[in-house]
Amino acid sequence: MLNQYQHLKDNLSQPPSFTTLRCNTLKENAGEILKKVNSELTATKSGHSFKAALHPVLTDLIVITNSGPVHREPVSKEVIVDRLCGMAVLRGSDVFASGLLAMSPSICRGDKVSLYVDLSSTCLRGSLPPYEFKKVYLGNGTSHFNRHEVFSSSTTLSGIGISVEEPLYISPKLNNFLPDLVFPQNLPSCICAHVLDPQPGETVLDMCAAPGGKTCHIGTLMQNSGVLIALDKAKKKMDTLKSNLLKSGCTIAQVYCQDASKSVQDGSSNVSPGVLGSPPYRPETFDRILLDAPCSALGQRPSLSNPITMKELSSYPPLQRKLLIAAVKLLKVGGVLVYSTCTFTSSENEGQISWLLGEFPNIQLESQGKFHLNKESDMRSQFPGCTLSNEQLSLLQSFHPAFIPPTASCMLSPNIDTIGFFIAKLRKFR
Ligand SMILES: C[S@@+](CC[C@H](N)C(=O)[O-])C[C@H]1O[C@@H](n2cnc3c(N)ncnc32)[C@H](O)[C@@H]1O
Repeated sequence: MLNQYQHLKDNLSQPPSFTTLRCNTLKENAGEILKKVNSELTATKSGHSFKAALHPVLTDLIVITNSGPVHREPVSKEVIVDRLCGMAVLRGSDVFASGLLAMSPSICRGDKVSLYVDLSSTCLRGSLPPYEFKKVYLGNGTSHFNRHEVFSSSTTLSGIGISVEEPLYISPKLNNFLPDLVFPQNLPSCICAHVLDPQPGETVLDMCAAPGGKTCHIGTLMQNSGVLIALDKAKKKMDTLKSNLLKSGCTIAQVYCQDASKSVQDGSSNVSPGVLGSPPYRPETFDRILLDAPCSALGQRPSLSNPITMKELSSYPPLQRKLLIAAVKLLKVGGVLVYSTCTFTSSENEGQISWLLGEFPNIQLESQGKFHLNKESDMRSQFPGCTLSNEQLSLLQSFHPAFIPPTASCMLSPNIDTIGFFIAKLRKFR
């Protein structure tokens, strides 16, 4: 048990061994995009050679093999970044000026520096050593600014603050990397739209859409034909959602800032059928619905620490149930609902499906067909309270960090070495 926990912790703290890019097939076919990706990877003077190939099943997904960890020697000048920035650095990003939390007093433009992440989230912007908080080393890079420019400047600096030439994990830098042609997307996220299988001409709802990775993918698979409604409750995410849709060339999406659990019309509303503007919508409006639910996101990798509280953790299942109830109402008879999360708690995954099937006898699980890529964690031993049969469990696709084999013992597969994720495909029968 302790070994399994350690294994889970180790896997969570490391980035996946693969970078995955979804091709925008609205703009060009995947084979042509792969050629451009390969020549772009060769052109970058990183000194590393990367191997990019199309995924054999997800034919719009490019898989690039990363490497690491590499041993690096820290230098004396230190730069501190926050947790999210640290996660991005471990996945190959440079540090943007806005992400700089603290720098050693003597740092000048062009200096070699060592990067650290503040695990305690207590480092104040511009603070000086000695630091009391726990920090973790991320690699070395070059500063693009003098320290005083970063913290005493009256204007907010933009652009790269530290270019990371000596990262612990070697992966391609994706800042502004063929922005119209590829979208960096974790492999399980790319599976969602394929499992949903939206068809041109259909009426499709993405209930929790921002920042829009899956909405763009759905619009692409619909070949920009039909109706695609994208809802998200967070007002501050609307601009990113709209700009991602614009960049991808998806022209059919209608975006609304809306609590999706309140997107079903009640009996007294009187909107003519066929007119599909802003929410709420009549029951049984949509052919397909994606509910990529707000969740505890425990599957995100690399995760150096997790500040989630028990209160927050327990707030997700009730919210997910409200969204599931709305989804079932909005779905046409015969329609498909895909429920997904990027976490691995059974209360947000198998437990929710078990509850849903008990609550709505007209909903049934369905096979994910050739897109059921990860069978590693199928048939997990039943957990208390789960009423799903083994057959039902085998229809669920879970990507669980505890099931990633140790690197040394085997060739890792991009289908297994991913972020933690969960996908269920359901159909409404009456
Ligand atoms: C996992 S993220 C969605 C990611 C998105 N599907 C993508 O692929 O880019 C969950 C989203 O749910 C949104 N959200 C949370 N509660 C919501 C609600 N009641 N109604 C609609 N959206 C909600 C959050 O703002 C967040 O953007």
